[in-house]
Amino acid sequence: MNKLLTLSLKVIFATDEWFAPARNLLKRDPPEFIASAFTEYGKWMDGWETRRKRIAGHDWCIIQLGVPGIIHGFDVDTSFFTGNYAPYTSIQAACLDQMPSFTLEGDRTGMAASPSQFEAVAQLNTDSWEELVPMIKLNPGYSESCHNYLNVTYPHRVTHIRLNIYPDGGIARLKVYGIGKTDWSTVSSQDLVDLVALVNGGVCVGYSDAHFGHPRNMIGLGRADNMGDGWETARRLDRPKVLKVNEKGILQVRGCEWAILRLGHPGIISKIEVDTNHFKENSYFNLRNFPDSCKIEACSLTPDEENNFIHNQWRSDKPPKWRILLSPQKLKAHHRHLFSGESVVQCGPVTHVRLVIAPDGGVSRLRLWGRPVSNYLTHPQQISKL
Ligand SMILES: NC(=O)NC(NC(N)=O)C(=O)[O-]
Repeated sequence: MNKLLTLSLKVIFATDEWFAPARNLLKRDPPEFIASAFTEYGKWMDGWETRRKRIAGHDWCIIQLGVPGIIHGFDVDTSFFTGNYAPYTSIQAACLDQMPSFTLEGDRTGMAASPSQFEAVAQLNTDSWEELVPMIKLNPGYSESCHNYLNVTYPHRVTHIRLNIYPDGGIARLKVYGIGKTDWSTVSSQDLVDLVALVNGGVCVGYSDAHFGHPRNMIGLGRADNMGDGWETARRLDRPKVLKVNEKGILQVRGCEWAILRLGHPGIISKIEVDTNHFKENSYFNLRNFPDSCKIEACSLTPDEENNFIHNQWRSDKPPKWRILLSPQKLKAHHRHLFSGESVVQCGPVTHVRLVIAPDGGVSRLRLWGRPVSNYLTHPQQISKL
């Protein structure tokens, strides 16, 4: 499942950020504890932590999702909050057409929301907040109990969530799991769209190796921030001791790594981008962190077929009928490779692609531009769009 949270989410309001600001909830790095770190307000904590409440009410914050979509679950991570963790939480969600015009900026340690900020946040249409998670008890942030995983069944598009803690306390990270959702009725069948983008509902449904970075990162927003924001495999142990290349300069190896992605909408792909941004080389030592070559295959699968393949980890006797979309291409370090025209084989409408890299290494982004095709194979998440 894709993480919506990791994509430039914003905290737009928090009732109190005295000990530690709510924006820490969104950090990509795992939480830390530094025993000797203190701020002028108390113990430095890597999360959101409010004051001990001595008045009625509870603390809450509003978070804007970077990618609007359908939420499948949360991880409320209380790591390192032990005597000061939030004992209860509930989570609400809304699809706000009008984005709020205010955001809390800067370091807000030692701050509480001002009356004017409370007034501004009250303008958000509170009728549209639906309860996704009723008030539940949280576990404290000891390593064996810190992840509070919560499943959600809510089939509507969400743009904002409201995280409530009762009555106060701290949470280290909040992860929101789900699938991006676009309103396909607004997209013309003549428009070229990135059919695999997370924001358009693309999902990684299988892979051979995700040692350093998950392949779902490849369909994230914008260009990758760093190597950690891409797909990176471990070095294959069957790397040949003596290297041979073919006439196109492509390394001749048997081993490869692969990632399978379901498009957000079935479509005809005509333009491809494979970005090896941040995966570099040192030609003096002949060290390379990007794959030597890549190819892309495509196929059409029904939801049942996809489920069976996922169940068998794509290792069935009868594999999908993959067709070549992009023949093997030599790749360069830290480079945006664009393929269009005759380089992209016309496969007709497809629902899934498989990126194969040889022998191993990293790719930061994969973009597949094409025209959406309606009335074709649909997946449950896509039915309402067609
Ligand atoms: N040692 C603490 O963590 N004290 C307090 N919290 C911070 N961050 O200082 C608290 O109990 O709420």
